[in-house]
Amino acid sequence: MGKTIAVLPGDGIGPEVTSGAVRVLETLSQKYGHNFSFVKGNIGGSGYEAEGHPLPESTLSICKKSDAILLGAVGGPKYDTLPAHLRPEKGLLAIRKELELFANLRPVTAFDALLDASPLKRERVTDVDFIIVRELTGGLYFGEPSERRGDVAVDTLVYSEQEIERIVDKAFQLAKTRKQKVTSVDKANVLESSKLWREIVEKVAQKYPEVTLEHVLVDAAAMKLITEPASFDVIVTENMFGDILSDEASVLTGSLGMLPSASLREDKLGLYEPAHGSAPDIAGQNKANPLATIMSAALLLRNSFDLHEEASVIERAVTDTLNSGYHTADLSVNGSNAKRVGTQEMVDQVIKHMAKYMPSSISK
Ligand SMILES: NC(=O)C1=CN([C@@H]2O[C@H](COP(=O)(O)OP(=O)(O)OC[C@H]3O[C@@H](n4cnc5c(N)ncnc54)[C@H](O)[C@@H]3O)[C@@H](O)[C@H]2O)C=CC1
Ligand SMILES: CC(C)CC(=O)C(=O)O
Ligand SMILES: [Mg+2]
Repeated sequence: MGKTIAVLPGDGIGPEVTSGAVRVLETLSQKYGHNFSFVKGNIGGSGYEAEGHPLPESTLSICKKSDAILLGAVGGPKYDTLPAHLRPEKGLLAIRKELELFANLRPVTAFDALLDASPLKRERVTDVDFIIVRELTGGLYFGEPSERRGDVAVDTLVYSEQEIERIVDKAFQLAKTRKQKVTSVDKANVLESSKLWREIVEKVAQKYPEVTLEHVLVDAAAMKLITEPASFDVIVTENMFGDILSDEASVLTGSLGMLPSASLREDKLGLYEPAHGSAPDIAGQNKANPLATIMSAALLLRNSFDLHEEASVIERAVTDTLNSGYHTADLSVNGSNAKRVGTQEMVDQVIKHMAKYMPSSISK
């Protein structure tokens, strides 16, 4: 199968983690006889430095011609003094909006080998397996006006019925294939946009009588993620709440470096990126955990290419790598087989463990 993957490394640890995921994808492409080609594009601060804009036209064009997009992360202190419209983060928001990637899926899954790496007691995280469905192209990050007025600053939170309905429907569809439970998170006791959100959730829920629905206010949801994380199945929420809650949820798995994500729209094109940022504090030091990006590559194979076997080769190899004691510095793993390694050694281990699940010669 000939497929083109746009690779947008971005800033900070972005190039380190995407190069690892590309090595994983190249290995699968060779072993299964797929013909993946990789086309690089600039985004974020490196987009600004190379082409004068955090989302250069050339990058958008590469992405539109590709079958899927793999992205690292953007941002860093050296770009803090740029004017607002040239900030790296604007490039990321712009690509999501331009490509209408409205559904951001962030699976949160406990790994046996990391149960003690979580700050919570192991019995509390053992059964954690939920997915955050975050609305990605509306809400506070996109509302206009967003500006300074003298000593006042304004941001605007807007949601239309149609924007809410399509993301909520996505969440119910997913719940049907999982544990049949949706938790809708809002702030309907205060925000008008959340009142509309709740009305639309109730309307969509009527189409899915087999799915149990609960509404939880966002502040209580933040608490319940810690006190009863295993009670969740599908959490659906608006853009900023999902952004914040997913970083919190990542800690249940042991580290922010463990949380992959898929940003999807109605057709097969998707953008796949770790949930974390550019981690300037560890950039360029071979310390970053590459697993969130490698697991994002698995989501790419599943969602954009329907390559479920190949995706599960990655997922099983990640589990085996962790079970063998290999971990990067962000994961506090103890025990007699614990081996702390750098980014590229971690990628090597995943590729090594993939070997036993792949055909030994080209099969297709
Ligand atoms: N999707 C994106 O591109 C995002 C970009 N950012 C940008 O990233 C920059 C840094 O933001 P922060 O608030 O520091 O968030 P961050 O997610 O980059 O880092 C938070 C903490 O987690 C650690 N960390 C993150 N990913 C890791 C990994 N793969 N392995 C090991 N440790 C990891 C970092 O070292 C840091 O201590 C900012 O410019 C921010 O705007 C932030 C979040 C998402
Ligand atoms: C530019 C930010 C909204 C990126 C971010 O924090 C995220 O998508 O998780
Ligand atoms: Mg975030």
